[in-house]
Amino acid sequence: MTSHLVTGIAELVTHDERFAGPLGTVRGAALVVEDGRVAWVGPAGSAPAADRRTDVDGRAVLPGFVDSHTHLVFAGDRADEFAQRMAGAPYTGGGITRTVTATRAATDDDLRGRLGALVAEARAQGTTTLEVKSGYGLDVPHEERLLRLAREVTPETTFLGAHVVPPGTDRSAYVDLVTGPMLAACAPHARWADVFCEPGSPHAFDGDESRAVLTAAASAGLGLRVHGNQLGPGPGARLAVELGAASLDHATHLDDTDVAALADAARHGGPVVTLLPGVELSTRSPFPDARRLVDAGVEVALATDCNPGTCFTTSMPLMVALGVAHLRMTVEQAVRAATLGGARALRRDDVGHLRVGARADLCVVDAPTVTHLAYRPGVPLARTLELR
Ligand SMILES: N=CN[C@@H](CCC(=O)O)C(=O)O
Ligand SMILES: [Zn+2]
Repeated sequence: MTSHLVTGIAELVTHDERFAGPLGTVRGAALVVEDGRVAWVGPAGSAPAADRRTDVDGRAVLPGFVDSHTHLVFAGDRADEFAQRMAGAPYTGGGITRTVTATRAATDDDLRGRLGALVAEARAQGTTTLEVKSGYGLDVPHEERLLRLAREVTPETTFLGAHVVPPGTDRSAYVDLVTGPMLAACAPHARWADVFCEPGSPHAFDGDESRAVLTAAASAGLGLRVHGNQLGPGPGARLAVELGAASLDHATHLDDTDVAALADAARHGGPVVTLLPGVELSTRSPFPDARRLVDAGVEVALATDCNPGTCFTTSMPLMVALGVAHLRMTVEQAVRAATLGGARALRRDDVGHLRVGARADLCVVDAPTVTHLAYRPGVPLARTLELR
């Protein structure tokens, strides 16, 4: 077995409580990787010998980003819709069906090529774990196809047949389809199920419909995630708590009752709240208050939500910068949310940290501290560190 020593790390974020501060930081650090796992981590002066060595020359290193919410399998482009929003049009979810039409018309190879390019783009910016949802098929063969393709790039696949009700379809017949034949076809390719719970949108699902979708998915053995409280107040947060979802995502509009319920659930492993500030950026919506959740004891994740409608970016460093600039997060809170928070949202204990035994997923920053991720927004400082 070959061991690999990484040296010259000016600042190393480990999330290991043996080390300093809220991020378990080691300055002047080294790290040893064996067989794809972290085998040793600590001050460079006490590092053991290894077969190979990579010197990062005074840069910061942190766990690879965990992007726990994306919609990366799609075809088409909705730049026109974005431009209209920037001119004042609201986001309602109606554009989703344009992407469904383009996606259904694409071949497997088209979709595979686009997906691969987006995964490569994310990886080039330091993302090493990605969740990918379906939701642009909305019938049995197309939803199943999108999950099959997503499974080629990640084990973290999410069935989102309940993204919107296809136009011209009876709502209750569609919920029956999603909870029946579509779920049966998709469950073998999915780890998770999700629903766009937004009673204020004519396209999405209300509380009762969402409960039916999630309950059926749980019975089929899938873990649960909820798109909730994005466009306005609603039952998403309370439903995520009630049904033991791993994550409530968006959470742009939470009232005090929602926060209290999430805080109470957090004491026994309740939902992580996954904030998606690229969506607020790209829909001109008010940013949620992450500090309110963190102060209440809720675990927060940051993710991109990369999709052609509300946020077409794969950049986790941008999410860290937005978290700090607009969600009232400290740098440490944003870095944690983009790494450990994302891992917890996916219920993964092998990624999102660099304690001994973790996957050796490393992100290197072309700067001496991880603070530079937020301090120098928009500058491509972060990349995945490949050890050869
Ligand atoms: N809100 C629901 N779904 C996506 C948007 C999808 C789209 O507009 O194409 C989201 O997470 O923002
Ligand atoms: Zn989403």
